[in-house]
Amino acid sequence: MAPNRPPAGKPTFQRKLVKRPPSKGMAAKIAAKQAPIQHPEPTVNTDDDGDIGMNARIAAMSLIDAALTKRSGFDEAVTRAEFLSLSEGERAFARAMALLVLRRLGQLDHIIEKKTKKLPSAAVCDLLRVGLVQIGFMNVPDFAAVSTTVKLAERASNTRPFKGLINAILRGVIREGGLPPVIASRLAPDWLYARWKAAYGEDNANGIAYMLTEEPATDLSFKTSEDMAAHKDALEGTDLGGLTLRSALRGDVREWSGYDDGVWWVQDAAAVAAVNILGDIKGRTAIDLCAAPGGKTMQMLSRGASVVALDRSKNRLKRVEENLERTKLSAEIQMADAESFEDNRKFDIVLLDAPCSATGTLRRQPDVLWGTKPADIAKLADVQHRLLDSAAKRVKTGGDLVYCTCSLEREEGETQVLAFLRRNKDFVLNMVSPESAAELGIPADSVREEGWLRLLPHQRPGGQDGFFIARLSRQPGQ
Ligand SMILES: C[S@@+](CC[C@H](N)C(=O)[O-])C[C@H]1O[C@@H](n2cnc3c(N)ncnc32)[C@H](O)[C@@H]1O
Repeated sequence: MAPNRPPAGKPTFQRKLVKRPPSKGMAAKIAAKQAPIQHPEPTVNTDDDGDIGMNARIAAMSLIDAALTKRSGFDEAVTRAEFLSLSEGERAFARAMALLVLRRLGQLDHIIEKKTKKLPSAAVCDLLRVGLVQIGFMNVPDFAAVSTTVKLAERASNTRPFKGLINAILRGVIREGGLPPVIASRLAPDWLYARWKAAYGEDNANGIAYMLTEEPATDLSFKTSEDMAAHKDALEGTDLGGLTLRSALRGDVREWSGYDDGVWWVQDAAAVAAVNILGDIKGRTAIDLCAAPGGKTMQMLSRGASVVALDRSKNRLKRVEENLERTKLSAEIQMADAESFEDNRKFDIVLLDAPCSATGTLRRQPDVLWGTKPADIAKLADVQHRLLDSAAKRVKTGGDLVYCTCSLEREEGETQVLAFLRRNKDFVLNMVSPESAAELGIPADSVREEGWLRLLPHQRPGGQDGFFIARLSRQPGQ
């Protein structure tokens, strides 16, 4: 096989435009997982006579390390000077390779474990992971996957003694016809998979775990149905109900039809339900207590509510301002801590999209699963408890408190709401009926008999973010 050489000149990285086939049940899904993902295209040097592909691979390994070391480690690592000094093509390649490894980490480590009996050092594991991911899921010739990995092993004293082992393992996998079939329970960290199984049963835990391997499509929220109809074809969109369109396009959203005109913003199909379940909100007053980057604020504004958009992060509030400017919407912006914000106003709608473990975003942020530790969930649950009590004080009699998190963990969803209702007797759960959910395009499985929404990532064909959403209403006369 000839190496995948880039054209002469500056190496580039290009994503293919891929249209996602419709999901046809779990069996087809499992089979599909074995197919190589048509991304990333390694147009950065993949042969072994240059340093460009090497630099990108080394960078990929440090991104993987950062992601495994702590929460947000991946996001921090991509802003480091060392990473930013790489060429655009190298950065794109490294990022894509690292994300692919993180999507498949459980599967890759399972193979490494079986081949070595005991997981080798982190440095050797990282090399094997990038070697295996190229063999299984990237359009890199097998020989280049092996030779570049062995060459990388030669570079450092702590991996040099293992280059024979690395060579043997990678060649062994190639001889056996590639990576063995994926096992759902091995895809996610053991402790998280065990929690999902306990909370939602084995089938759902498997369904969630498989979503890790899916690269998500981009969902767009529109200001109006007219705008949505006008841009649907250019965006290669599928109507998901309400004002949400799923685009089959890939690449930079700023280049897509309607972006400059500000008629849509990126917002996952599950996230929109937090505002949609409120029905007609025209003329109501609202405060969005954790507003940035502003998806739900823009939704409420475009439906005719007046909104205070509050967030404690200055940088993230800048994104709210940019988004509002682009979409030509306007809100009162407040930089403050939602818990201690001194403001006596009461609102018809208080939206608390609380900081959380974000395990529901596993499709777009596979690093989050590996960087999160059990103690993080307990810590975040404590914050959510305090934010909920503070949010309750801002709700008018007869008004609504919407509590949501993009977490799959019950402590950040169901448990919070049950405890809140015990502490706050003047609030009741305003149930989402299966009929109204169907009208809003919310998958039937995501509507729980308790009256809240527990949206699991695999419950929508093509996936959705995992979310918990509850509408709590303050009763009149209390
Ligand atoms: C899940 S994001 C919100 C997403 C947003 N609602 C949307 O739909 O685009 C959580 C936000 O909460 C903010 N945050 C975290 N703790 C906060 C606090 N104590 N007070 C105010 N904002 C906070 C973070 O800065 C972050 O922007």
